[in-house]
Order: sequence, then C-alpha cells, then structure tokens
Amino acid sequence: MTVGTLVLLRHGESEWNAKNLFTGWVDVDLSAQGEEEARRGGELLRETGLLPDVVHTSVLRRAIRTAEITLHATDRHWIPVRRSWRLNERHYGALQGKNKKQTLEEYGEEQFMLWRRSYDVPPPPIDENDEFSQFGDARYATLPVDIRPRTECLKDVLIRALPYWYDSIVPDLLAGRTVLIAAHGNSLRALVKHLDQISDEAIAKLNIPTGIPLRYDLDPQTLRPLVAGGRYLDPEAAAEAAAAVANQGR
Ligand SMILES: O=C(O)[C@@H](CO)OP(=O)(O)O
Repeated sequence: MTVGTLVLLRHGESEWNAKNLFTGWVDVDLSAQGEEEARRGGELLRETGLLPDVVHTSVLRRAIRTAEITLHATDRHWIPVRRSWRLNERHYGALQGKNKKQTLEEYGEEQFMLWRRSYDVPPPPIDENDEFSQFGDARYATLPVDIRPRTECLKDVLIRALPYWYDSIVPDLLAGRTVLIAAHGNSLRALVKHLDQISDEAIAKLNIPTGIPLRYDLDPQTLRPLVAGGRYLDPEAAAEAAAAVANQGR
C-alpha cells in the first residue's frame, strides 16, 4: 500500500492574532503580515518540491485565504479544494472577542491556561445572542442545533475533526496524493495529538506557529508518522514562532 504526504499549515497571522484577541469561530481576515506568511509558506513548498494535489480547509476566511495565497505562490491554484466546519478553529465560547492579556489578568494564570491549553476544560459557553456568536451564520444553517458548539475544549475538537480525517483526508492520502490541510492552531493541535499519540497532559505544551508548513511522512499501514512531530519546512522560524504563541497573553 502506498501513502501520500501530509502537509499541515496553520493560517497566517490574523487581524485578531495581531490584536491578541481570542478568536475561535469569529471569521476575521488575515493581517498584512499574515498574507506575507502565507506567501512565504507557498515559497517553502515550491522550494522543497512539495506540491499539493488537493487542499482541505475550514470554512473560515483566514484558512481559506491562506490556502489560496499559498497555492498561488506554488502555482497550484487549480487543485481541488474541500472545506469543512470540522477543520474550524476550536470554538472559544464566551472568550471569543476577549483580550488575552486582560483575561489572564482577570482570571489568573491557572484558569487562563486551563481554558487555553487543557485537553478537556472548555471555556464558558457563549450566549446565542452574543455579538461574537455564530448562531445565525448561514454557513452553519445545515448543522443540527445539538452539534453546533457554544464552546469547545480540545477534546471536543478532536471528536468532531476525526470523522473528516477518516472520511475525507485519509482516502486522499491512500490515493497517494500530497494533501495540504490549511487550518487553525487548535484544530491542527488536535490532529497532531491524534497522529503523534500525544498524551492529554503533554498536548498542553504544543503550540503551532502561523504560516510554516509542517510535513508528515506516514507509515502506509498504520498512518502514523515516520518521524514523530513531523518536520517544519523552516524549523528555526517554527521554534521561535511557536514560543511566541505559547507566550501570548503575557
Ligand atoms: O484565539 C484563538 O482562536 C486561538 C488561535 O489564534 O488562540 P490560542 O492560541 O490562544 O488558543
């Protein structure tokens, strides 16, 4: 059995990353720096000859635009694209729209980190009528109300992402394709947790930088990574940027 190559890409810096706001399902755009990061991501793919055959994104603008810019830079703007809410960022509940630094000051380090990085503690749910709720959003209109989240912890994200992984992404990999997933910090953390079998405790320390492609070569039988953690196409920039993500709020 053969297997294709998996490339994970967190969207470039968004306008709300730049303002240090919890974002989740709020559909903000890329910042100018984020657009530049997406272009650089595409250049890295082109330089290393890692040309995607198919792309999967969330239904959020920052991932969709990152995929477009990245593919444009690799001259692969024509490949098939599939989108699913199952690749969306983790729904940040009532924290959506709140400043990370102020939240840290108001609730303290322990609570802040529980909400931000614990595996199974979700933030408080968002009110349906909150200005940052997605309850009336047309793109989720066909989702039954009982699976439309009001908040999510990382475990919830993994549970809703796995059906898409197995039903839509794995078949592309088993067809030998190079598969690009353009998604989000926490939906990618959930996928990486699954692939690398990271413990519930250890996943709290894993941060994914914006705009740097992460390559995974997989065992064709088990679909587990041949190299744990995969390989960033620019490892030095990735380590520096991941440390900056870890320090957000401080
Ligand atoms: O705000 C968010 O939606 C995410 C990603 O930007 O933030 P964090 O890294 O704090 O989980």
